[in-house]
Amino acid sequence: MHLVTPESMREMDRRTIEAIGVPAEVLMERAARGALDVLLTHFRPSPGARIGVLCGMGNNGGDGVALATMLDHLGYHPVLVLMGTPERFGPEAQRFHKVAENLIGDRHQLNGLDAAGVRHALSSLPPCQLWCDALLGTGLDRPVEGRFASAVKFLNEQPAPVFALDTPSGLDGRTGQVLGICTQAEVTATFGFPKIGQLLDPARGFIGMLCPIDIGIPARVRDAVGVEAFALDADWLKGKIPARPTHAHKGSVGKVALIGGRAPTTGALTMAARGALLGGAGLIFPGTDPQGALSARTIAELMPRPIFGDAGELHADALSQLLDKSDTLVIGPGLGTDQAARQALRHCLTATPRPTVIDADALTLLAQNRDLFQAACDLAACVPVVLTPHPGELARLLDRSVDEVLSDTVAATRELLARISAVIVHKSAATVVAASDSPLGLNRTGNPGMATGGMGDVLSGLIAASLNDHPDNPWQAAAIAVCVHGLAGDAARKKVGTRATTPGALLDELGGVWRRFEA
Ligand SMILES: NC(=O)C1=CN([C@@H]2O[C@H](COP(=O)(O)OP(=O)(O)OC[C@H]3O[C@@H](n4cnc5c(N)ncnc54)[C@H](O)[C@@H]3O)[C@@H](O)[C@H]2O)[C@H](O)CC1
Ligand SMILES: [K+]
Repeated sequence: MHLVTPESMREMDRRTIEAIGVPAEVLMERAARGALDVLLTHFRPSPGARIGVLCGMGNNGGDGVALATMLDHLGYHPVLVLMGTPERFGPEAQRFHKVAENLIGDRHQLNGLDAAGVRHALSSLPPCQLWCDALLGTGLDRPVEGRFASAVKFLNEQPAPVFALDTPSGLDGRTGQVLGICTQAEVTATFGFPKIGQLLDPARGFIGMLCPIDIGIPARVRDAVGVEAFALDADWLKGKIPARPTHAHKGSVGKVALIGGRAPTTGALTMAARGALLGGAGLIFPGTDPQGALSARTIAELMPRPIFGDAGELHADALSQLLDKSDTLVIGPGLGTDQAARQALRHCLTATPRPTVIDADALTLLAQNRDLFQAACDLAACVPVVLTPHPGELARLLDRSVDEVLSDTVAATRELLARISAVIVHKSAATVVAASDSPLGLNRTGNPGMATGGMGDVLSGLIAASLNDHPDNPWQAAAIAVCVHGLAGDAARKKVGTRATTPGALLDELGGVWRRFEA
């Protein structure tokens, strides 16, 4: 699924009309017809049902007017409400409104009314079985206040469900933030391509089911304007898991070293190592302290090496030997942030370069130590490096507040990308995967059951294994791992429920996910 910013969508719309010659009202009609199909399939209104259509005065409102005429044609009872006078519509919307004037008796105009007046007028209407929100679309350019806020509140207070045209009114399609107030939709029919923000939070909570409508934007227009992102989901994953060569052996499919797991957070590294193991790596060497090694030994396939002593000190020679054995490195889960941890990270970043996943405590150390961050930048200049921050870690790396990071997750991810030429996996309920030479990946797999400690550790191991499978495309390696991780989480939730979706339950489902997608 291609994803775009509202600006790009508007540009594609403009070029389709001006350069290709598709009349604007044809696009509007396709949008409305697509929305009609979604409405009928999803809501199954009863014959003759009253269906409210609340329209702003831009083209989103025009889509609403066109939809109302189609509902009338099918024998339903549209209740068409305009926020202003039809003269304020653009030419296409005016044309559909002329038709509506001749067909639809139940028409209302709220021009000249303040917020209280809008509320009173809407509350006086007899109840509808369904409300269509055609107030504001991609033209949203300021917070929703006053009379529009009143209209949004009215929709949100109705017992009837809300069907959003293009987007719930009030959502910023670029960032996914609510500007002022926003309608709570059960279903959203989005026109052209889904907007990036629609896959992010908090937008996802307002959109309900997202149904993209093909309005006939030609591929050449799409490619000339450019899509900014892809949704990472089962469709995207198809065909991307390569077959393993018949002559594969344990030394040829990835030797992964993992550094961390020091007492008392020994389990973190074992989780990461299990991720690497079930991600398909051939040999797995956790480098840890004596207690961490005990934890790792609970999994027979792992080969832990003590690289820290009983007093927590780093044994640099042991670390060097471990690195020499490995193709790929994960550093951070359960590493700690003390002096020995710093030494270990510096050692790893300045040793012979190998693809490296930097996670958890190692990210905190990068944020605290300018020289270590510089070493990571130098490493990233010669081999694939993947950074996997959650919003708190990203905030530390950018020296910003977590709220600032959350207010525009994509921009924050890109800000880090401008400082280090790595793959950034910004982990959240809607994980963003970014690299400077690739589009964004926005993950659509996974579920709230995955809000459990250890999930991120499993992911870092999976990414390391995936880097061995896709050595020339680290963005794709990381995106595949993120997508597979979420699919396994979804399979786990199906089996054990949301609350029991532990990292262990997720790991148990990885096999099923690979079986579905492996070539
Ligand atoms: N994607 C496509 O190719 C197509 C999209 N269509 C629909 O058109 C809208 C975008 O239309 P546009 O006229 O540009 O914008 P809006 O309808 O969203 O609204 C513009 C209108 O609203 C005012 N406004 C902006 N913010 C606010 C606010 N917070 N409060 C009040 N008023 C606000 C602004 O000043 C303008 O006057 C797109 O979403 C699709 O639904 C086409 O129909 C088909 C092709
Ligand atoms: K809308």
